[in-house]
Amino acid sequence: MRFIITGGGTGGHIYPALSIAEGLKKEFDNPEILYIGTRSGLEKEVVPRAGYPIEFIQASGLSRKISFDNLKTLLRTLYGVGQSIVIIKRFKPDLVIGTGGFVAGPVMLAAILLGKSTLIHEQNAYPGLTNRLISKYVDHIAISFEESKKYFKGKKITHTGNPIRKEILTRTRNEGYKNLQLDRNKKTLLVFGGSGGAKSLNQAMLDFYKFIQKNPDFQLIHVTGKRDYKEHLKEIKERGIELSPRIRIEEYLYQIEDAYAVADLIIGRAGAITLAEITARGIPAILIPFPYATENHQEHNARTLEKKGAARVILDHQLTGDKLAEMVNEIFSTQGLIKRMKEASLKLGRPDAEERIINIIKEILNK
Ligand SMILES: CC(=O)N[C@H]1[C@@H](OP(=O)(O)OP(=O)(O)OC[C@H]2O[C@@H](n3ccc(=O)[nH]c3=O)[C@H](O)[C@@H]2O)O[C@H](CO)[C@@H](O)[C@@H]1O
Repeated sequence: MRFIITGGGTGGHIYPALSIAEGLKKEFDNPEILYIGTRSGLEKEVVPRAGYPIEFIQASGLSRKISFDNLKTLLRTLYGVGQSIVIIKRFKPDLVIGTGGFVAGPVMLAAILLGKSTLIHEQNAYPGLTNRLISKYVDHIAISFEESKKYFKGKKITHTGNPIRKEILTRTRNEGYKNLQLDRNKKTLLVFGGSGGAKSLNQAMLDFYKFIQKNPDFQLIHVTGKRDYKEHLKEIKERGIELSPRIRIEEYLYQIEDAYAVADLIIGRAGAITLAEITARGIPAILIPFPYATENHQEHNARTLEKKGAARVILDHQLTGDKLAEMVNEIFSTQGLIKRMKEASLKLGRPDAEERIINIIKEILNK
């Protein structure tokens, strides 16, 4: 069987695509899988590292206002459709799978024009623009929240949940400590702002480090994101912040499964895939939703966990290092709270999403 997979820009679109690719490898004998992305997206690095061949096309996102840039985007998209047609005709896939992000638009359009079987996966309660635009013409839509059904009227829609990379589910605490060389007798905090990092979270961390310095039974992994890493290190230096070996600052974690395996608490944004991963492993969290996500969907995501007692929420404009320190302190010092949050988080997890998506794929291919 031959599959083309596309989806990108940010990790929230790429990682579900890679989980589906893993599922295909388990289900089919030596499937041929080709990824299509853009050179400007994170997929350029992440996909080859995961061992899949990738080809690049031209694509870029529409801005919300009418502008000359949008005309350029339109022309680039048309060019991208042409490039995708050439790739699809050459590769001859049995199925084309899209997980959203602007690169998925031209590829899926080309697949539809060539009469190929198509499947899209939507990660959020409020669907992204690409998936909304092409949903009318694809064979099947896999969704992760019941609420998103209403945006995809009259289609074959299945609620599957968000698929998660298998390493995230299977990495053991022992392996995590060993791979990261961390102290197994300390409480570990993992801080990251989605796949791109979060500026406001990084700023708050500059004040939060002192909490770790004062509390020797804690250790911290803080992932700044690639965009802010250098600037963040510069700011630490300028402010004269003394870092201890219990504070590890990273640009990006390609093996985030190690950090998940040892994390006692996560502090981060509330992107859909991050939350699917956190709940699949049952890790308590403090969530700071990105306030500018379409339809404020990150707050919606975060509140779902908060309502069930799996997470606490701090709104971005209320975020400070002191507020975080206060909350972390409360979570760890309240008798039994961490355990209750863990259990609540695990109950929300849906580790079988990948399997559900593979079942849809088998159904489409058997038609
Ligand atoms: C700002 C914005 O609009 N963000 C959107 C974007 O978020 P974003 O791209 O941040 O995606 P998510 O939070 O859903 O997922 C982040 C992914 O990156 C991985 N990761 C992150 C850091 C790291 O160092 N290593 C690593 O592997 C995580 O394990 C996870 O798999 O897509 C999500 C899914 O469509 C949406 O819900 C988010 O609202």
